[in-house]
Amino acid sequence: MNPPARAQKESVTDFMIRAKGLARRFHAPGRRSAPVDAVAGVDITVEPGELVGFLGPNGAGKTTTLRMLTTLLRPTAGEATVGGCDLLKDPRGVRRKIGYVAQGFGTSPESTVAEELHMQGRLYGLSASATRLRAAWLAEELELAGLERRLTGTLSGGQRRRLDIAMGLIHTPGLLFLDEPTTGLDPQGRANLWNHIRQLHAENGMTVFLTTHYLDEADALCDRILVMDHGRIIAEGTPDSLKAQVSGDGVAIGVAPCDIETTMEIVGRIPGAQDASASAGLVRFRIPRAHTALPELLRALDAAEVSTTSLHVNRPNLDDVFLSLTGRTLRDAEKGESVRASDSGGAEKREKVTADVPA
Ligand SMILES: Nc1ncnc2c1ncn2[C@@H]1O[C@H](COP(=O)(O)OP(=O)(O)OP(=O)(O)O)[C@@H](O)[C@H]1O
Repeated sequence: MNPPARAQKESVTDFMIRAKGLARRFHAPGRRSAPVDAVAGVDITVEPGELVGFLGPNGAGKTTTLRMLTTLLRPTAGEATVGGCDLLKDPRGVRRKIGYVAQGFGTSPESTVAEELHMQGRLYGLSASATRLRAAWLAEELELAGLERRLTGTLSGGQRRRLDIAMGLIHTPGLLFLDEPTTGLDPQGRANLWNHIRQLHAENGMTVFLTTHYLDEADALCDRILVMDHGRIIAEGTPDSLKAQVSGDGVAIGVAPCDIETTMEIVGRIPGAQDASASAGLVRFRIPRAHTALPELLRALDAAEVSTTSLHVNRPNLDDVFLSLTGRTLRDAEKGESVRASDSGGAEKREKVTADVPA
């Protein structure tokens, strides 16, 4: 085997997703609007069996990346293989290998659960009996058993999300894409869906690639996280390794307004304390191993006759990671969300990937 052929074979078999320089520029309608680089050249590798989260604020480029990787949107630059198939040369092959659950609900409210699953199975070329078997297994797995005759419009939000996932899995793909799977669900519905995703991943060894702007979701669910902002991947790693990049624990001390200045001075003298700031009667700073540094600080505050009204210590979370990488919190980033320059009328909210959809 010659070296180039071997290199190609390795890249195809070792990775579920391998993207290089993937980019998408939108030319928004309107004579004066500048083009939008929704995805500005990203490299992504995902190995079989990983559960990877794509985390970023609204407008970061997560959905656009997902739509490219699922063949729904043509990249303006870059290349990728997904499920071992070339995204541009073999989009049909990609579609056979993947399941895709878009944002919003992908079902018709007038159809029953059984009809939706049946139609999806047939679209993927499964025989009627194979579809029935698979649908029954998925209904069991995703807590939909007993709901087969219900109109999908009468299902709860969580049930409809689980039906969307069942439809994405009807053809037994090795790779499942989920776009913001728990948006719109209440806390109980979210926790329930997380359990189902974990279970499908653990029991079937399925590779899962999901987008989210919920920090807790990425933290609780994902083996590895890619952090995206302004169309670029700005960090990647396990939740723990990302948090370890943030130097120190966060401390917030409540003091009377007249003591803020003294407290800031004392904090400034504590070795290792950094990023000190004061607002709303709280002095905040970061410090490595807060539990060993705090007794000294409290003694110093006591000696200066500063009485503390509250004390909170937080281990770094993914929002601290985002803050340290971008200088703003994820929530602030979402407030500054850019407006979609051209809206496709919500059509993509109901889009599906099936083996026979034209490229
Ligand atoms: N069809 C389009 N035409 C023009 N601009 C677009 C189009 N689709 C997306 N964009 C822009 O591309 C950028 C990335 O959008 P995208 O939907 O990929 O972000 P996202 O991270 O998925 O956000 P969200 O979490 O809100 O879904 C945004 O600035 C958006 O306005």
